[in-house]
Amino acid sequence: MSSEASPAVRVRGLGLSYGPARILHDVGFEVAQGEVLALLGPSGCGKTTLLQLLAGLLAPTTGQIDIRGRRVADAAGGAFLPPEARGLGMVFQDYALWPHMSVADNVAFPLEMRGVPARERRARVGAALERVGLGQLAGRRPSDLSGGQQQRVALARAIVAEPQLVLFDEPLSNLDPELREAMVGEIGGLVAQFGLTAIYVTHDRTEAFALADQVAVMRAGRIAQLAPPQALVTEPASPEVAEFLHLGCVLPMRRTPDGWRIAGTAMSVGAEGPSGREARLLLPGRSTRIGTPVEGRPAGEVLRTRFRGDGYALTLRILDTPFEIQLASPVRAAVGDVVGLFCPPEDMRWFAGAAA
Ligand SMILES: Nc1ncnc2c1ncn2[C@@H]1O[C@H](COP(=O)(O)OP(=O)(O)OP(=O)(O)O)[C@@H](O)[C@H]1O
Repeated sequence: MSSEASPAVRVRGLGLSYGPARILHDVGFEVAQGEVLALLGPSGCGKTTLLQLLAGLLAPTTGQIDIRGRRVADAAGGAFLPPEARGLGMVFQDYALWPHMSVADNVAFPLEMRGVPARERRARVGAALERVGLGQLAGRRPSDLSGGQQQRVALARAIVAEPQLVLFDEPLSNLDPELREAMVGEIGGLVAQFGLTAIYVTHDRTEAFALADQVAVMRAGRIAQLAPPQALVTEPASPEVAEFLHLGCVLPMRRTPDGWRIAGTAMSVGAEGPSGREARLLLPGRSTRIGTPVEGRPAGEVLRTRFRGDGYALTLRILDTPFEIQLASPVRAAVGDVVGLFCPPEDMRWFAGAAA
Protein backbone atom coordinates (compact mmCIF):
# COMPACT_ATOMS: atom_id res chain seq x y z
CA MET A 1 0.00 0.00 0.00
CA SER A 2 1.49 3.40 -0.88
CA SER A 3 1.80 5.83 2.00
CA GLU A 4 0.12 8.59 -0.08
CA ALA A 5 -3.09 6.56 -0.27
CA SER A 6 -3.07 5.64 3.41
CA PRO A 7 -4.68 7.61 6.19
CA ALA A 8 -2.16 9.32 8.45
CA VAL A 9 -3.25 7.07 11.30
CA ARG A 10 -5.33 3.91 11.31
CA VAL A 11 -6.15 2.14 14.56
CA ARG A 12 -8.01 -1.17 14.68
CA GLY A 13 -9.29 -3.20 17.65
CA LEU A 14 -6.86 -1.54 20.02
CA GLY A 15 -6.97 -2.69 23.61
CA LEU A 16 -4.77 -2.43 26.66
CA SER A 17 -5.01 -4.38 29.90
CA TYR A 18 -2.93 -4.30 33.03
CA GLY A 19 -3.44 -7.86 34.28
CA PRO A 20 -7.19 -8.26 34.70
CA ALA A 21 -7.83 -4.49 34.48
CA ARG A 22 -8.97 -3.57 30.96
CA ILE A 23 -8.06 0.05 30.40
CA LEU A 24 -8.92 0.35 26.69
CA HIS A 25 -11.37 -1.79 24.71
CA ASP A 26 -11.65 -2.24 20.97
CA VAL A 27 -10.67 1.29 19.98
CA GLY A 28 -10.73 2.02 16.25
CA PHE A 29 -10.45 5.19 14.16
CA GLU A 30 -8.75 6.77 11.18
CA VAL A 31 -7.22 10.21 10.87
CA ALA A 32 -6.76 11.62 7.38
CA GLN A 33 -3.61 13.54 6.55
CA GLY A 34 -3.86 17.15 7.65
CA GLU A 35 -6.70 16.40 10.07
CA VAL A 36 -6.88 16.92 13.81
CA LEU A 37 -8.54 14.29 16.01
CA ALA A 38 -9.34 15.28 19.59
CA LEU A 39 -9.62 12.60 22.27
CA LEU A 40 -12.10 14.09 24.72
CA GLY A 41 -13.27 12.53 27.94
CA PRO A 42 -13.32 12.68 31.72
CA SER A 43 -10.36 11.87 33.93
CA GLY A 44 -9.49 8.16 33.87
CA CYS A 45 -11.30 7.31 30.61
CA GLY A 46 -8.05 6.24 28.93
CA LYS A 47 -7.08 9.23 26.79
CA THR A 48 -3.47 9.37 27.91
CA THR A 49 -3.11 5.60 27.64
CA LEU A 50 -4.33 5.75 24.02
CA LEU A 51 -1.85 8.52 23.25
CA GLN A 52 0.97 6.51 24.84
CA LEU A 53 0.08 3.55 22.62
CA LEU A 54 0.24 5.80 19.55
CA ALA A 55 3.55 7.27 20.72
CA GLY A 56 5.10 3.86 21.30
CA LEU A 57 5.49 4.39 25.04
CA LEU A 58 3.19 1.38 25.63
CA ALA A 59 2.55 -1.77 23.59
CA PRO A 60 -1.08 -2.82 22.98
CA THR A 61 -2.62 -6.01 24.35
CA THR A 62 -4.86 -6.30 21.27
CA GLY A 63 -5.10 -4.59 17.90
CA GLN A 64 -2.94 -2.65 15.49
CA ILE A 65 -1.70 0.86 14.80
CA ASP A 66 -0.60 2.06 11.35
CA ILE A 67 1.03 5.45 10.78
CA ARG A 68 1.07 6.48 7.10
CA GLY A 69 0.53 2.89 6.04
CA ARG A 70 3.38 1.54 8.17
CA ARG A 71 2.48 -0.91 10.92
CA VAL A 72 4.01 0.52 14.10
CA ALA A 73 2.30 -1.81 16.59
CA ASP A 74 0.54 -5.15 16.22
CA ALA A 75 -0.38 -7.13 19.31
CA ALA A 76 -0.97 -10.35 17.36
CA GLY A 77 1.98 -10.15 14.95
CA GLY A 78 4.36 -8.71 17.53
CA ALA A 79 5.45 -5.71 15.44
CA PHE A 80 6.51 -2.75 17.57
CA LEU A 81 8.37 0.39 16.51
CA PRO A 82 9.88 2.48 19.33
CA PRO A 83 8.86 6.14 19.71
CA GLU A 84 11.91 7.56 17.89
CA ALA A 85 11.15 5.47 14.79
CA ARG A 86 7.52 6.65 14.46
CA GLY A 87 8.18 10.13 13.02
CA LEU A 88 6.27 11.94 15.77
CA GLY A 89 6.25 15.32 17.46
CA MET A 90 4.95 15.42 21.00
CA VAL A 91 3.72 18.18 23.29
CA PHE A 92 3.05 17.37 26.93
CA GLN A 93 1.23 19.08 29.75
CA ASP A 94 4.45 19.66 31.71
CA TYR A 95 6.39 20.96 28.63
CA ALA A 96 9.14 18.33 29.13
CA LEU A 97 11.96 20.74 28.20
CA TRP A 98 15.57 20.08 29.15
CA PRO A 99 16.42 22.63 31.84
CA HIS A 100 20.17 22.62 31.18
CA MET A 101 19.78 23.43 27.48
CA SER A 102 18.96 26.77 25.88
CA VAL A 103 15.64 27.30 24.12
CA ALA A 104 17.38 26.94 20.75
CA ASP A 105 19.10 23.69 21.76
CA ASN A 106 15.82 22.26 23.05
CA VAL A 107 14.15 23.01 19.73
CA ALA A 108 17.14 21.72 17.76
CA PHE A 109 17.11 18.34 19.49
CA PRO A 110 14.75 16.45 17.12
CA LEU A 111 16.82 17.69 14.15
CA GLU A 112 20.04 16.53 15.80
CA MET A 113 18.47 13.11 16.35
CA ARG A 114 17.73 12.97 12.62
CA GLY A 115 21.28 13.98 11.72
CA VAL A 116 20.37 17.35 10.14
CA PRO A 117 23.59 19.39 9.55
CA ALA A 118 24.29 22.30 11.92
CA ARG A 119 23.73 25.12 9.43
CA GLU A 120 20.32 23.80 8.33
CA ARG A 121 19.47 23.12 11.96
CA ARG A 122 20.10 26.74 12.91
CA ALA A 123 17.90 28.01 10.10
CA ARG A 124 15.04 25.64 10.91
CA VAL A 125 15.20 26.30 14.65
CA GLY A 126 15.18 30.06 13.98
CA ALA A 127 12.15 29.71 11.71
CA ALA A 128 10.25 27.53 14.20
CA LEU A 129 10.96 29.94 17.07
CA GLU A 130 9.87 32.90 14.94
CA ARG A 131 6.69 31.05 14.13
CA VAL A 132 5.78 30.73 17.83
CA GLY A 133 6.87 34.31 18.59
CA LEU A 134 10.04 33.46 20.52
CA GLY A 135 12.72 34.51 18.03
CA GLN A 136 14.24 36.88 20.59
CA LEU A 137 14.53 34.29 23.37
CA ALA A 138 16.57 31.58 21.65
CA GLY A 139 19.50 31.90 24.07
CA ARG A 140 17.48 31.70 27.31
CA ARG A 141 17.04 28.73 29.61
CA PRO A 142 13.49 27.32 29.91
CA SER A 143 13.44 28.23 33.63
CA ASP A 144 13.69 31.91 32.66
CA LEU A 145 10.46 31.71 30.66
CA SER A 146 6.78 31.92 31.63
CA GLY A 147 4.58 28.81 31.40
CA GLY A 148 3.05 30.03 28.13
CA GLN A 149 6.50 30.71 26.65
CA GLN A 150 7.74 27.27 27.74
CA GLN A 151 4.78 25.66 26.03
CA ARG A 152 5.58 27.64 22.86
CA VAL A 153 9.12 26.23 22.99
CA ALA A 154 7.63 22.74 23.27
CA LEU A 155 5.40 23.51 20.25
CA ALA A 156 8.37 24.72 18.23
CA ARG A 157 10.27 21.54 19.15
CA ALA A 158 7.31 19.38 18.14
CA ILE A 159 6.99 20.90 14.67
CA VAL A 160 10.60 21.71 13.77
CA ALA A 161 11.25 18.34 12.11
CA GLU A 162 7.91 18.47 10.22
CA PRO A 163 6.71 15.20 11.75
CA GLN A 164 4.10 12.94 10.17
CA LEU A 165 2.00 13.21 13.28
CA VAL A 166 1.95 15.50 16.31
CA LEU A 167 0.58 14.18 19.61
CA PHE A 168 -0.67 16.69 22.17
CA ASP A 169 -1.34 15.54 25.75
CA GLU A 170 -3.40 18.21 27.54
CA PRO A 171 -0.84 20.84 26.47
CA LEU A 172 -2.71 23.80 27.94
CA SER A 173 -3.89 22.47 31.27
CA ASN A 174 -1.11 24.19 33.25
CA LEU A 175 -1.89 27.61 31.80
CA ASP A 176 -4.36 30.18 33.10
CA PRO A 177 -7.70 30.47 31.26
CA GLU A 178 -6.93 33.62 29.30
CA LEU A 179 -3.60 32.31 28.04
CA ARG A 180 -5.25 28.99 27.21
CA GLU A 181 -7.66 30.68 24.88
CA ALA A 182 -4.86 32.54 23.12
CA MET A 183 -2.81 29.33 22.83
CA VAL A 184 -5.75 27.41 21.35
CA GLY A 185 -5.78 30.05 18.61
CA GLU A 186 -2.02 29.72 18.12
CA ILE A 187 -2.07 25.94 17.94
CA GLY A 188 -4.97 26.14 15.47
CA GLY A 189 -2.90 28.56 13.36
CA LEU A 190 0.17 26.29 13.41
CA VAL A 191 -1.88 23.22 12.51
CA ALA A 192 -3.46 25.03 9.57
CA GLN A 193 -0.24 26.66 8.35
CA PHE A 194 1.81 23.47 8.37
CA GLY A 195 -1.06 21.17 7.43
CA LEU A 196 -0.21 19.11 10.53
CA THR A 197 -1.89 15.84 11.31
CA ALA A 198 -2.50 15.84 15.03
CA ILE A 199 -4.10 13.91 17.86
CA TYR A 200 -5.01 16.15 20.74
CA VAL A 201 -5.94 14.85 24.19
CA THR A 202 -8.08 17.11 26.35
CA HIS A 203 -10.91 17.04 28.87
CA ASP A 204 -11.97 20.53 27.73
CA ARG A 205 -14.69 20.42 25.09
CA THR A 206 -14.09 24.07 24.08
CA GLU A 207 -10.52 23.19 23.13
CA ALA A 208 -11.61 20.04 21.34
CA PHE A 209 -14.34 21.84 19.39
CA ALA A 210 -12.05 24.74 18.48
CA LEU A 211 -9.21 22.60 17.14
CA ALA A 212 -10.51 19.27 15.91
CA ASP A 213 -11.97 18.06 12.62
CA GLN A 214 -13.17 14.94 14.43
CA VAL A 215 -13.72 14.41 18.14
CA ALA A 216 -13.64 10.99 19.80
CA VAL A 217 -15.68 11.21 23.00
CA MET A 218 -14.25 8.57 25.32
CA ARG A 219 -15.92 6.86 28.26
CA ALA A 220 -14.53 4.06 30.38
CA GLY A 221 -11.89 2.97 27.87
CA ARG A 222 -14.10 3.06 24.77
CA ILE A 223 -14.96 5.58 22.07
CA ALA A 224 -18.58 6.49 22.81
CA GLN A 225 -18.88 8.64 19.67
CA LEU A 226 -16.58 9.79 16.89
CA ALA A 227 -17.86 12.73 14.88
CA PRO A 228 -17.11 16.29 13.77
CA PRO A 229 -17.81 18.84 16.55
CA GLN A 230 -20.96 20.17 14.90
CA ALA A 231 -22.46 16.69 14.62
CA LEU A 232 -21.70 15.94 18.27
CA VAL A 233 -23.71 18.97 19.28
CA THR A 234 -26.70 18.31 17.03
CA GLU A 235 -26.68 14.52 17.11
CA PRO A 236 -25.14 13.14 20.28
CA ALA A 237 -25.19 9.35 20.06
CA SER A 238 -26.33 8.71 23.62
CA PRO A 239 -27.67 10.49 26.70
CA GLU A 240 -24.24 10.00 28.30
CA VAL A 241 -22.49 11.84 25.46
CA ALA A 242 -25.10 14.63 25.65
CA GLU A 243 -24.56 14.96 29.38
CA PHE A 244 -20.77 14.88 29.15
CA LEU A 245 -20.87 17.63 26.53
CA HIS A 246 -23.32 19.68 28.66
CA LEU A 247 -25.68 19.96 25.72
CA GLY A 248 -28.78 20.45 27.86
CA CYS A 249 -31.11 18.47 30.04
CA VAL A 250 -31.76 14.75 29.49
CA LEU A 251 -35.27 13.99 30.76
CA PRO A 252 -36.90 10.60 31.35
CA MET A 253 -40.11 10.43 29.29
CA ARG A 254 -43.22 8.25 29.50
CA ARG A 255 -45.78 7.68 26.76
CA THR A 256 -49.40 8.34 27.78
CA PRO A 257 -52.61 8.31 25.73
CA ASP A 258 -52.16 12.07 25.43
CA GLY A 259 -48.59 11.86 24.14
CA TRP A 260 -45.12 11.91 25.65
CA ARG A 261 -44.93 13.31 29.18
CA ILE A 262 -41.90 14.16 31.29
CA ALA A 263 -41.90 11.18 33.69
CA GLY A 264 -43.60 11.94 37.00
CA THR A 265 -45.12 15.21 35.75
CA ALA A 266 -48.20 16.38 33.83
CA MET A 267 -46.04 18.24 31.30
CA SER A 268 -46.12 16.97 27.74
CA VAL A 269 -43.69 18.01 25.02
CA GLY A 270 -46.05 17.71 22.05
CA ALA A 271 -43.52 15.99 19.79
CA GLU A 272 -43.27 12.63 18.03
CA GLY A 273 -41.01 10.37 20.02
CA PRO A 274 -39.62 6.90 19.30
CA SER A 275 -41.67 3.71 19.63
CA GLY A 276 -41.98 2.14 23.08
CA ARG A 277 -43.37 3.35 26.37
CA GLU A 278 -40.25 4.94 27.79
CA ALA A 279 -37.55 7.13 26.33
CA ARG A 280 -35.17 9.91 27.18
CA LEU A 281 -35.26 13.36 25.67
CA LEU A 282 -32.48 15.89 25.29
CA LEU A 283 -33.80 19.41 25.65
CA PRO A 284 -30.82 21.30 24.23
CA GLY A 285 -29.76 24.41 26.09
CA ARG A 286 -28.69 26.11 22.84
CA SER A 287 -32.21 26.14 21.36
CA THR A 288 -34.51 26.24 24.38
CA ARG A 289 -36.10 29.66 25.04
CA ILE A 290 -38.04 30.98 27.99
CA GLY A 291 -41.50 32.61 27.87
CA THR A 292 -44.87 32.75 29.59
CA PRO A 293 -45.75 29.30 30.98
CA VAL A 294 -48.41 27.32 29.10
CA GLU A 295 -50.59 24.82 31.01
CA GLY A 296 -49.43 21.24 30.46
CA ARG A 297 -46.18 22.27 28.72
CA PRO A 298 -42.61 22.19 30.10
CA ALA A 299 -41.84 24.86 32.63
CA GLY A 300 -38.98 25.54 35.00
CA GLU A 301 -38.06 27.58 38.05
CA VAL A 302 -35.09 29.93 37.77
CA LEU A 303 -32.38 28.86 40.21
CA ARG A 304 -29.57 31.14 39.12
CA THR A 305 -29.12 34.05 36.75
CA ARG A 306 -25.95 35.74 35.60
CA PHE A 307 -25.64 38.80 33.36
CA ARG A 308 -23.21 38.05 30.53
CA GLY A 309 -23.04 41.34 28.66
CA ASP A 310 -25.18 40.22 25.71
CA GLY A 311 -27.85 38.49 27.79
CA TYR A 312 -28.30 36.18 30.75
CA ALA A 313 -26.99 32.73 31.63
CA LEU A 314 -29.85 31.00 33.41
CA THR A 315 -30.01 27.77 35.37
CA LEU A 316 -33.52 26.38 35.77
CA ARG A 317 -35.00 23.31 37.42
CA ILE A 318 -37.69 21.57 35.40
CA LEU A 319 -40.84 21.71 37.56
CA ASP A 320 -41.66 18.57 39.57
CA THR A 321 -38.27 17.03 38.68
CA PRO A 322 -34.70 17.26 39.99
CA PHE A 323 -33.38 18.00 36.47
CA GLU A 324 -31.65 21.26 35.66
CA ILE A 325 -31.08 23.03 32.37
CA GLN A 326 -28.68 25.85 31.56
CA LEU A 327 -29.49 28.22 28.76
CA ALA A 328 -28.66 31.64 27.41
CA SER A 329 -31.50 34.10 27.35
CA PRO A 330 -31.72 37.61 25.93
CA VAL A 331 -34.63 38.11 28.34
CA ARG A 332 -34.02 38.77 32.03
CA ALA A 333 -35.55 36.41 34.61
CA ALA A 334 -35.27 36.60 38.39
CA VAL A 335 -34.41 33.77 40.76
CA GLY A 336 -37.67 32.03 41.76
CA ASP A 337 -39.55 32.98 38.54
CA VAL A 338 -41.46 30.14 36.91
CA VAL A 339 -41.14 30.33 33.13
CA GLY A 340 -42.28 28.24 30.17
CA LEU A 341 -39.56 26.35 28.24
CA PHE A 342 -39.91 26.25 24.47
CA CYS A 343 -37.81 24.18 22.10
CA PRO A 344 -38.55 23.49 18.41
CA PRO A 345 -39.34 19.75 18.12
CA GLU A 346 -36.73 19.40 15.35
CA ASP A 347 -34.01 20.48 17.81
CA MET A 348 -35.06 17.93 20.46
CA ARG A 349 -33.19 14.65 20.44
CA TRP A 350 -34.81 11.39 21.50
CA PHE A 351 -33.12 8.26 22.84
CA ALA A 352 -35.20 5.11 22.85
CA GLY A 353 -35.59 3.11 26.06
CA ALA A 354 -35.50 3.92 29.74
CA ALA A 355 -32.47 4.91 31.78
CA ALA A 356 -30.39 1.95 32.97
N1 LIG B 1 0.25 1.38 35.11
C1 LIG B 1 -1.07 1.25 35.36
N2 LIG B 1 -1.56 0.18 36.02
C2 LIG B 1 -2.88 0.03 36.25
N3 LIG B 1 -3.81 0.93 35.86
C3 LIG B 1 -3.38 2.02 35.22
C4 LIG B 1 -2.00 2.25 34.93
N4 LIG B 1 -1.90 3.43 34.25
C5 LIG B 1 -3.17 3.93 34.15
N5 LIG B 1 -4.06 3.10 34.72
C6 LIG B 1 -5.52 3.28 34.79
O1 LIG B 1 -5.98 3.40 33.46
C7 LIG B 1 -7.11 4.27 33.40
C8 LIG B 1 -6.91 5.27 32.29
O2 LIG B 1 -5.86 6.16 32.63
P1 LIG B 1 -5.45 7.37 31.67
O3 LIG B 1 -4.32 8.10 32.33
O4 LIG B 1 -5.25 6.88 30.30
O5 LIG B 1 -6.78 8.26 31.73
P2 LIG B 1 -7.00 9.74 31.22
O6 LIG B 1 -8.30 9.72 30.50
O7 LIG B 1 -5.82 10.22 30.45
O8 LIG B 1 -7.13 10.52 32.57
P3 LIG B 1 -6.57 11.98 32.98
O9 LIG B 1 -7.37 12.97 32.18
O10 LIG B 1 -6.86 12.03 34.45
O11 LIG B 1 -5.11 11.98 32.65
C9 LIG B 1 -7.26 4.87 34.78
O12 LIG B 1 -8.31 4.20 35.45
C10 LIG B 1 -5.93 4.58 35.43
O13 LIG B 1 -6.09 4.44 36.83
